[in-house]
Amino acid sequence: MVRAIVSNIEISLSKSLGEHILKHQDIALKSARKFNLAISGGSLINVLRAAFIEDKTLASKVDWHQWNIFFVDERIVPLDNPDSNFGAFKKAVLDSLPENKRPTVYTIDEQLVKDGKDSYPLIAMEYEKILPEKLDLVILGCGPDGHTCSLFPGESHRYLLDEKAKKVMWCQDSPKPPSDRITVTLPLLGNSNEIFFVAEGSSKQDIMHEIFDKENLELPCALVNHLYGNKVTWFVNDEAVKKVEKDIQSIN
Ligand SMILES: O=C1O[C@H](COP(=O)(O)O)[C@@H](O)[C@H](O)[C@H]1O
Repeated sequence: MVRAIVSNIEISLSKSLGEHILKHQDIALKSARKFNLAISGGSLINVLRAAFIEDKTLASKVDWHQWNIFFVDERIVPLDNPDSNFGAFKKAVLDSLPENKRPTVYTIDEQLVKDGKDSYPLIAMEYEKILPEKLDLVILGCGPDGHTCSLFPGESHRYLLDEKAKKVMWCQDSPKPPSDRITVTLPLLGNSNEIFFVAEGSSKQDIMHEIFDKENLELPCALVNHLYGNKVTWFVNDEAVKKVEKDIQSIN
């Protein structure tokens, strides 16, 4: 059963997400030297900035040195391209940290990006090789169409959801630009210790109704709930869940 934490005027989503990430940081660092975390791009990046750069109390508790950060998906573009998830994270978070206090961040191989389309499957294979055996935490977004990572709904992208062995794949002809991406797959999510979803704002209202009330398993987000619900927590705000008929608090 998934859990949901609904933020409101009193407790912001970034605060509650930040506190829960720190809890998992502390758990991981009790038994290991590194906290292995994978993050999404999109709106999540600004939530992370609000939590760990702008909120000074939370920021003071982050052991950046011990964080290994991976991406659950990345657009196949140069890292300084405005569409790059790494580029967005660098601009919003990394550039605000002193150089001696930065996490280790694992990017796609930029040289392979320059080599063109024939290299795209290799970008995915190489990224899979640098992933740890198990991630402590993955933080996912939820697109208004129900996609998460670069796992999109619809027949043309079914091959990504059907994958049973590879942990990272090339996503071609993405319905949302840019068209070429890499994405982690369901086996990777299933093997992670904990999964957080973050969804905020009115653009997510219809899809939240589809996911929580209709439990439409054609939607990758709903499928993740269905398959791995016991380790899934949703961080949402009031606005995003306005059309959800279920008492979302009671699924805690
Ligand atoms: O394209 C992407 O979109 C999703 C959702 O983004 P959001 O801005 O609607 O939160 C994101 O999780 C993913 O990493 C990104 O590449």
